[in-house]
Amino acid sequence: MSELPATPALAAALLRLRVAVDAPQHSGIAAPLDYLSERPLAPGTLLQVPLGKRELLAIVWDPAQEGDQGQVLPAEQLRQVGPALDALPPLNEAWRRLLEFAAGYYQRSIGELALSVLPPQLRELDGKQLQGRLKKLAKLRTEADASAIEASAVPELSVAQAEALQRIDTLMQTDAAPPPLLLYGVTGSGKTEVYLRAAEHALAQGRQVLVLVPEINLTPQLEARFAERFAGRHIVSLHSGLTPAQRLRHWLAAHLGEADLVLGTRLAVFASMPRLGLIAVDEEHDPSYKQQDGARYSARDLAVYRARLERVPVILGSATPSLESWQHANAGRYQRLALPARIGGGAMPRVRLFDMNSLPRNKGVTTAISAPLLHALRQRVERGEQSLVFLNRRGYAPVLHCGECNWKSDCPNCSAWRVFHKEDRTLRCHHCGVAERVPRACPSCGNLDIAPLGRGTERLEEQLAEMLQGVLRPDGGPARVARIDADSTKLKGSLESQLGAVHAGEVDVLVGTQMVTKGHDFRRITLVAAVNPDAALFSSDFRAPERLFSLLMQAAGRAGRDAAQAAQSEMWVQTWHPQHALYQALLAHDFERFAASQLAERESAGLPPFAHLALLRAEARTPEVAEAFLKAAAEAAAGLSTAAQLLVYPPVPMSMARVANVERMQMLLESASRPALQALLRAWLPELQQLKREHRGLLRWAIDVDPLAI
Ligand SMILES: Nc1ncnc2c1ncn2[C@@H]1O[C@H](COP(=O)(O)OP(=O)(O)OP(=O)(O)O)[C@@H](O)[C@H]1O
Ligand SMILES: [Zn+2]
Repeated sequence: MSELPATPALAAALLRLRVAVDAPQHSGIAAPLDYLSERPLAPGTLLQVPLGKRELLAIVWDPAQEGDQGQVLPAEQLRQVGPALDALPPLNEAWRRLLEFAAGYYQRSIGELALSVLPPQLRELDGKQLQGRLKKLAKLRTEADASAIEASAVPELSVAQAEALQRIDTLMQTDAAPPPLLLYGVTGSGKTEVYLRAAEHALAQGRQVLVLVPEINLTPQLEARFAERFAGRHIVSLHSGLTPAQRLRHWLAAHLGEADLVLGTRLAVFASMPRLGLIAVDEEHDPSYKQQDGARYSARDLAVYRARLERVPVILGSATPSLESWQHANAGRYQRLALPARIGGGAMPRVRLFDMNSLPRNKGVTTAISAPLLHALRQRVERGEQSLVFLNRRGYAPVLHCGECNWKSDCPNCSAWRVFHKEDRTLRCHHCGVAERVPRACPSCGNLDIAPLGRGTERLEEQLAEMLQGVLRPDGGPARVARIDADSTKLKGSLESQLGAVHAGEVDVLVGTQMVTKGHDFRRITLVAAVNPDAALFSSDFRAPERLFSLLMQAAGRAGRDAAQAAQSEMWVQTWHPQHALYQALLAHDFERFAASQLAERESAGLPPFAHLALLRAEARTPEVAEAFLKAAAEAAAGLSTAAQLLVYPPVPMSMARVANVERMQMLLESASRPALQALLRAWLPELQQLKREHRGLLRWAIDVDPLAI
């Protein structure tokens, strides 16, 4: 039935449908394809269609508009659609416009992007199976209603919170598309409470609410908070940690309009929500909102686009907004709502910069934890308070080294060291995953005395436990040191239980990576220490200072969240550059000063948000092949009429030049005009597809629009 229709007469009698199919970018199929159908199907309907030799899940798209390019094939050359999954309501107009925009903006095919953001299990179900799932869902729902928990008490809003909510309410009433709201509130100022209240109002109006968080590990916590507040409401999460069955179930609940609240990570920005009334993006500055492969979309930016499209308010919350959003607010395009103080009037932790240059220069003095910091940690333990020691590097040591022949544990496949993990005695590459047992002797000269160089969280945990030996808590027990990072939380549920132990006060000193510095509402921490954050100061990436500053402000925000203890809370930074402007701004908790100075630098250097960037990345077995492709691409760009307002930089190796034996190069495009850059990319894409065919040996190429790291 999905064959070519037998005769032209028969073909002419059938309806022509445009269908978005999951064709990869390099196939050159960017727009939906024409198919024939015996009956009309509404745009947004899921269905099966033949493509090549396969039958694929696809989506009925809108009829072609005037001015759409693409050749129109005669009906007798078209194939017929397969069965439709019409137990499911079609994906609505707003959803299709969002996908269309995202695909265009990030230079992907519509079908590829649209199908990639739907739950994978949908592809495996036929109409009957889908009906089964829907029935099961209805049954689950009645059961859930019966087990509703009691709603928690609602705190009285602070003056600033009430003002913010007032503004959001006003915008919720308006018919025009409201401007995006930048909720700029220091850590612990009650931003989440504002999302909760705004959500409550949207729900009361019969709308659905979408809340985005940067990290999976923050979803359970937020889910619990929302579940407590909105007992009896249907709340679902959407993130990559769900099983395929869960993901389908949650997605269906959102799509059918049954879930009132959808909480999720970046992919949730594409959740189909027919009654959407409000979007909140928590920690809007966080880099994990940017997808790093496939369609490299920014969920934060798409949330803003989606809100405008659906004329609903979007709240972007942060203590350290992205410079993009900050600049939008400065220019009046976003409305800024400020929560300048912590709830309960608690002070921000006092920042102490420890000058590492003041350490005695003799051998044996450890740079891990300086004596004054150790003293401060000890005091906390003795008073029964908690500390958080933050180091953004997991493993025991970043490299193993032989003092005789200078061998280092490099990765055979990548331009990176293999990290020494002591717990399981392996050398592991964090880029390609290659792992082997730690050698007993130097593989190069046989020296038995090979030693770890530098420090990761595993080693820091060990050193802290040693240093705090004999230090007693008020109840007489010994100091308890624990670690939370990607290694300690590999098992399902282990993160929850480890965080639970911290919240329950069963840990005195917590060592962790940035995983623990974000979002958590720790109530007993009074000291946060960053032991080695300097590296980012001298990165070639222009966004590194912005990232470091927000990371440190976030980390500082974990201390003194209980107003009763805020006065004695501290943030320690061990640094070799205490005079650096970034640390001086941190000292004063002065995001605004930091943002102003960074924006001034960006403006004079012609960098975002004052210019718009795109990267063309190329991967090949040799750097020469990658470079040749990029150079040809640059020439092709120069030949396009749209290239006028554009700067194309020479190709350079990526900062990690080789990963898993693949050489990676990139080329930066810059323009003062976003539309000019977009126009160029659109015209360039077919040329790149052509060039790929000419450059044998090129493995992959990709365009990254608004790249985060360069
Ligand atoms: N109006 C209020 N009255 C009393 N307590 C409040 C109020 N608003 C928030 N809180 C409490 O204050 C604490 C901090 O609030 P919240 O977590 O919302 O802050 P936040 O700004 O989101 O913090 P962060 O940016 O650090 O994640 C929470 O324990 C919250 O329950
Ligand atoms: Zn490797």
